Amino acid sequence: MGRMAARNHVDRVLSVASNPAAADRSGVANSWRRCLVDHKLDPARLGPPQTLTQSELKTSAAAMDELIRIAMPELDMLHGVVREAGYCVNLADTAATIMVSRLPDGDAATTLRDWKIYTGSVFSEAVEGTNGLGTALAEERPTTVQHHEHFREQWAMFSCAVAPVFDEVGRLAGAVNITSCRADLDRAAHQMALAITVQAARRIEQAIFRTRFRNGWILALARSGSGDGALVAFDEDQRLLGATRAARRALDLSDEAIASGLLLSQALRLDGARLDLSAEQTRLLGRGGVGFGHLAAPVRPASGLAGRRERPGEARCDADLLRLAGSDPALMRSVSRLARIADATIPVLLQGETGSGKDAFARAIHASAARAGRPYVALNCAAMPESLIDAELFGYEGGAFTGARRSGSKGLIAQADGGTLFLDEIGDMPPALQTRLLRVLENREVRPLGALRPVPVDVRLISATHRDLGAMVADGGFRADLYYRLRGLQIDLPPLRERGDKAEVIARVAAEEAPLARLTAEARTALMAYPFPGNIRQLRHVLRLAGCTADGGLIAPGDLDLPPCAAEVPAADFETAERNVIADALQRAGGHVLEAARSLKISRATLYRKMKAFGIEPARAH
Ligand SMILES: Nc1ncnc2c1ncn2[C@@H]1O[C@H](COP(=O)(O)OP(=O)(O)OP(=O)(O)O)[C@@H](O)[C@H]1O
Repeated sequence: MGRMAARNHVDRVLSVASNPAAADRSGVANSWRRCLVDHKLDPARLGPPQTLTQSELKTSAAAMDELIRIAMPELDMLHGVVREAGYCVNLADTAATIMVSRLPDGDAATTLRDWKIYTGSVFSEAVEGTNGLGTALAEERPTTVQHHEHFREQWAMFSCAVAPVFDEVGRLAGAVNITSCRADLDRAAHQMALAITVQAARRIEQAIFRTRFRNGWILALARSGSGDGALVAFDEDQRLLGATRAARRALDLSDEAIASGLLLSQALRLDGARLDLSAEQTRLLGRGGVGFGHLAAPVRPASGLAGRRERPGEARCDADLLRLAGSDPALMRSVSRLARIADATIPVLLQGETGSGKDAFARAIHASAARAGRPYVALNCAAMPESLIDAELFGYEGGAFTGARRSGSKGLIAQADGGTLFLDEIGDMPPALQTRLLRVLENREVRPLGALRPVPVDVRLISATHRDLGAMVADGGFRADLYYRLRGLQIDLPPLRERGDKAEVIARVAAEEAPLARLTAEARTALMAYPFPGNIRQLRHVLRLAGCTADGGLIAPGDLDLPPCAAEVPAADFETAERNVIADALQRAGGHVLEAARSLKISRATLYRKMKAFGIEPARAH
């Protein structure tokens, strides 16, 4: 942005923010005012966002460990949908610190990385001014902040769409963010991207709720007037145990009411005095526009489940590799080649889509080698800023840079000495570090930052990527010499949908994730037909949830949370997701176009245009 334009932006922010009348009218004006009056921020200030130190980041991540685990499949799916449109995907904690980062394809990734929109950066409104994450968390509602709506003019290149995530008691737990750096980003398209993000956040909330109340009955309220995600949990006596934020709103439930053990019949107008627990679907009357609800039975606490996926003992190591390969012919061949070189230090490159088992394979390779008793050290190159990867990997001497620990740091490569170093998402390794890594592999020694002498190391490197590294090499995005060094042996992990043993994998994962339930033939068919963009991770997640909600120990197709967008197309894409969001909004609005447009925050004309483009009939659906 030119200096004139920047000046204009700052003048406009100051004039709107200092005008209390303007602040009543729009969310952005309100936020600008908070930034100016409450946080005393300067819209002209330049500079990168604050980033947490490695140990601060670890503490923050530990605090939301379960949320990260539950959210991961949804984040991966959202990433699959929006990455081609140039959006990154993030999960942030309530302090607006990014905890999970998934970058898009192409140049956008570089821009986002340059601006530190990644794990460890802090985007709270009180520090960064009006921005998607900070403002959505401050206002606790889905928010878009586009271009010049940012408080600080330096962020004007970006557009964010953010949906807060609420936990099982309706408290703010974090937020899902997507950010694009496209200058020509269309406002309506961005609103649709917000709707897709909100859906992902809702699914995360439902998964949190179902996990926390897995021993209770769960009733999902449809047509609650507050969008989906309205769930209540109750016990055998039909007394309330909990309610999601959407359900609290729809039914006007307070913390006290829930804590007092309110009867379901007092919270909802049921057809009779008690809910018929034998029916899958139930009619509900009255309050909050609730029309009907879906019922899910409790999962009886399963004994002997804890730790069933613990690391296997050394005796079972080779069995582990064989189990992962299953009976897929190509994988079986790869494993037998691996077995022949298991004890060598030859590097292995694992290539495969997200959730296809790269991490699991890397661990199994380590465990099957003579190095099994030595350290296994892993680093995800995509989840970390360049400066941190550098210090983490290569280590540094005490006092090597401002903020460095006095005692220095050994670095992960040296920590893995004698063992295995696993570098995940190697395709995201910045070019300068590619060069340093190559030197380590060639010379078998590492020189920590600030150190005078290199230290000899003996590590086996296993690297993994979901990208086509060969194509990146051809485009100049990855060093050719490093690429050839990394792929002493390359193993391609097929996506689940292409595995020759898909049926067996489904049966095995079902036995592990839902040991007390059985798949109906229809559910099995639905799983076989589904393309699983999130691969085995998604399969695990779907079956774990289904195991929690299955009625009478039988998993029916209705228990499988298979997002419809992906079911009909081979790969999830933005257009399909957009079409689904529109169809969903229209259905929830009973076919009323104006109401649906309002809920999507786009104009009626835009909605009509999109309906026409997608071939959705404007007729009222009753
Ligand atoms: N062959 C397999 N059989 C059963 N479970 C598997 C298999 N491969 C992977 N899994 C499970 O699937 C989940 C995802 O695997 P993993 O984390 O290894 O995938 P990934 O390819 O490293 O994903 P990402 O690229 O997103 O990091 C894990 O829970 C893992 O245990």
